[in-house]
Amino acid sequence: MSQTGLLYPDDSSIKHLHAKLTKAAQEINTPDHHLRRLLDRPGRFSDFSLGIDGFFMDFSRQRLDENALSLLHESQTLSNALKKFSEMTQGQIVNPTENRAALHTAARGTGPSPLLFKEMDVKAQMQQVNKKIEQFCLSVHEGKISSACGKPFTQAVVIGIGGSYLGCEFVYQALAGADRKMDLLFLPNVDIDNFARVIESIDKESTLWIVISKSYTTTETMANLNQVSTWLTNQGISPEDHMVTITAKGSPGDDPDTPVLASFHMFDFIGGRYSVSSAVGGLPLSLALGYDVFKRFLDGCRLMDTHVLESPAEKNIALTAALISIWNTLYMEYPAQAIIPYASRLARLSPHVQQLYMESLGKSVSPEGQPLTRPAGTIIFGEPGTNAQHSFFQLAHQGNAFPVDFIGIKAPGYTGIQALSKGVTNHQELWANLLAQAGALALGRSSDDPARNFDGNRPSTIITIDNLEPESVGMLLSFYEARTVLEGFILGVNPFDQFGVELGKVMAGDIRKEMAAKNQNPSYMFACASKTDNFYLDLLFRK
Ligand SMILES: O=P(O)(O)OC[C@H]1O[C@H](O)[C@H](O)[C@@H](O)[C@@H]1O
Repeated sequence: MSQTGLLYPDDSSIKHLHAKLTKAAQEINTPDHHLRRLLDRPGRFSDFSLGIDGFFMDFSRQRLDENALSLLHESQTLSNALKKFSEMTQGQIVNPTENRAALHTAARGTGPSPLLFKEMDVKAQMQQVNKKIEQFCLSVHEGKISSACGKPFTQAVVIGIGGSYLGCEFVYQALAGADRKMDLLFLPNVDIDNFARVIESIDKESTLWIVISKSYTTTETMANLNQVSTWLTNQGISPEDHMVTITAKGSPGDDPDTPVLASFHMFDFIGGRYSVSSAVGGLPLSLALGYDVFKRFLDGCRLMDTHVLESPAEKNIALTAALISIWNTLYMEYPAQAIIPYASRLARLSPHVQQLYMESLGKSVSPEGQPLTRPAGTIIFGEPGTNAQHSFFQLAHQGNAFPVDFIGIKAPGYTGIQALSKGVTNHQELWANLLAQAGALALGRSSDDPARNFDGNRPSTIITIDNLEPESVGMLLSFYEARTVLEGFILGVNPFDQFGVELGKVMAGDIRKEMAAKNQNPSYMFACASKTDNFYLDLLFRK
């Protein structure tokens, strides 16, 4: 596989392209290219929007012209990003630092059949896991598998963090309109108050605990597992009668001698942040909403995967979004990107994409370890509209500018009575605001009063999906996954490793040892390498 990317220092064609893109950005920064002018150009909307059934992306308000866009497409050609994406779906090693494939797409049936990897038929294995999930959930819903206290399971709590939690929480909230078979709660944080809030909200006798950890070594998850087990035992409930696990084959949790109600496998070729379409999302979502709903979500993911795989570059929605992201970060030098869904059910989309994007692309070296010309990635943040407008949009309009993805839903989930306020329904009001925000950011408005002046020229994209049905949510999830991966390939970073999270874990281990020594011997004097750490430990332990 060719190894080159926009942030590679020593490739002459890339250097040449980089110079042309820099020049294109200088041109876009001239008054002639204010968004007011760009939006007035004939054909702007049709030339700068793309759609497939159920998914539409309007990037006419991005600060791009045809020249910049076609140069950006050259970066895709030079890096072979679409080819690499296709190779990824076929099981090639696209994560060289860990010598792994990245086959999250196979979890929803994308890619060739059979899909052989290390002599294993990946899709067949995943189908087996899904079959097991389907049967287990059916047995729970029918009461054939019930709690040790003789009650049906009516609630489930996910114990997991990062990729073993965020995607699942996003999809669960997004699909909140589906008939609920069980309630789902989440225990990601090692903060004991997270545990306290969970146990206040559950009936312990009818609660199933789902431990999700690929490594089964993540400290927070193991501490929470220990906390929950101790609490259950204290309440006279055997933890193993109320627990299931989702973990990688061969992990410390994949131990037949440690009894649990059931265990399900995730695979080492699916990274945590890409794992919601595997058992990681499959089991909790199927328990909560039914396996059929999860399957429809997978269908939506596959629709978008297929679009990315089969569309020509110029029509490719995820690729175009990746190119725009690169443009805004590297050439327009915006410090962050916001994701603002005008749908409260999509409230957890930004935190999910935050991990997906920042953990995948926050890198300083190429997959071969060469330093990049500059660190990759940007900051992703967001809140649902209109809430966001009433909190941080002041900065968006008059402060340090950042590009925004506005997400609009054609039909809301709620279909009951809809009152009219100022002549419109709440959903219409939501849309009025979405459109107004995108317009105001782009066009601005001049005023003689400098405090009331809006320069405009602030970029945004509008993405629309038809509804909040499982297929639409699947498409949205897979769109952001593909956008992230393609951006990584074009930049020339490995979007599948995350060594940057390790150092803090190691240092926490050293501090933990000091605390444990003090717990064992109250007269122990802290001996951290850092005086500051000693100060805080004294503070924490002082009576
Ligand atoms: O599933 P686990 O092994 O418990 O990992 C949970 C999470 O922890 C890490 O520190 C990583 O940064 C994440 O990528 C991962 O999803």
